[in-house]
Amino acid sequence: MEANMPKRKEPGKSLRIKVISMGNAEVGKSCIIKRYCEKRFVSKYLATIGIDYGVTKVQVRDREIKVNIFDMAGHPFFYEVRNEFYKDTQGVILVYDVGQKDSFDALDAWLAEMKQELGPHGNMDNIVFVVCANKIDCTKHRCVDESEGRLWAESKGFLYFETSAQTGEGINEMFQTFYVSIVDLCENGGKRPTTNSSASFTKEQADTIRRIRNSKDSWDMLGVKPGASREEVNKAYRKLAVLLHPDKCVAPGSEDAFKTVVNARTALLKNIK
Ligand SMILES: Nc1nc2c(ncn2[C@@H]2O[C@H](COP(=O)(O)OP(=O)(O)OP(=O)(O)O)[C@@H](O)[C@H]2O)c(=O)[nH]1
Repeated sequence: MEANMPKRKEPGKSLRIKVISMGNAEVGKSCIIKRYCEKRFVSKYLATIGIDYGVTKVQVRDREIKVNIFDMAGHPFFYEVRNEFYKDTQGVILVYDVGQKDSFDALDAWLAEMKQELGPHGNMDNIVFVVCANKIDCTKHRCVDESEGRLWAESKGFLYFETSAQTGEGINEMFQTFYVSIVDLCENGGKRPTTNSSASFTKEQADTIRRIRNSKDSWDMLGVKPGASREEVNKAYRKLAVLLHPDKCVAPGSEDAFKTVVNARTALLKNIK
């Protein structure tokens, strides 16, 4: 049995699990937990100092689950305090603010910090991760759209939820699915159940969608050099069309990426003799 698995008990008996929150400062980690546990929202920002700890009980199917929640401070200053708490975790709530691109871009660094602290024998495959795209109520400031967040999460086999700690949207669904997945994982001997979505698109498709999204012009979108011939443009287009056609690709954002590629090809061919 893996090191960070809680002791397996008979089905129906109680289970004790540890979950942690991760993500940049001010993305709403504490508020998400408060919204779920205390059904309230605190609008004033009170930075978490190091770690906040709480215990709650939830029911999953016929099991009573005792959840130890460690809410970690996002500020880099608290790294030394945080690094003690990564071990023996069964679930991670990974949060970013949809209005702060930096907090989305930082998700990889959060995973890297956890990996480093777990050490060479640490295994992150037996931990359930849920990504919360938080503050969706702030629609005016949104700069990370759903397909971008979902693509990042699902290509790693993580759960993804759009949440607002302010309105409560998505919070209960997120926690329920999260706890069920952790119990499934514990009952499955520590193997993370594969989500349908993570199994249904490839890394190449996910990377291509991200590349197209970050392209600076039509040449770049098709992955050809500026000044490429009609033949080269058409060849690149055909390859991308096979990879991203909505009938074949269900990765989040594939439909938009496909349309972008069609438009890029049309624009380029207009100007190539
Ligand atoms: N509009 C809106 N504001 C939110 C939401 N969630 C949190 N906030 C606000 O964002 C600020 C930061 O929230 P916290 O929950 O303290 O953030 P945190 O990620 O725990 O921050 P650290 O403890 O510093 O790591 C507070 O002013 C909250 O009121 C949300 O869903 N919508």
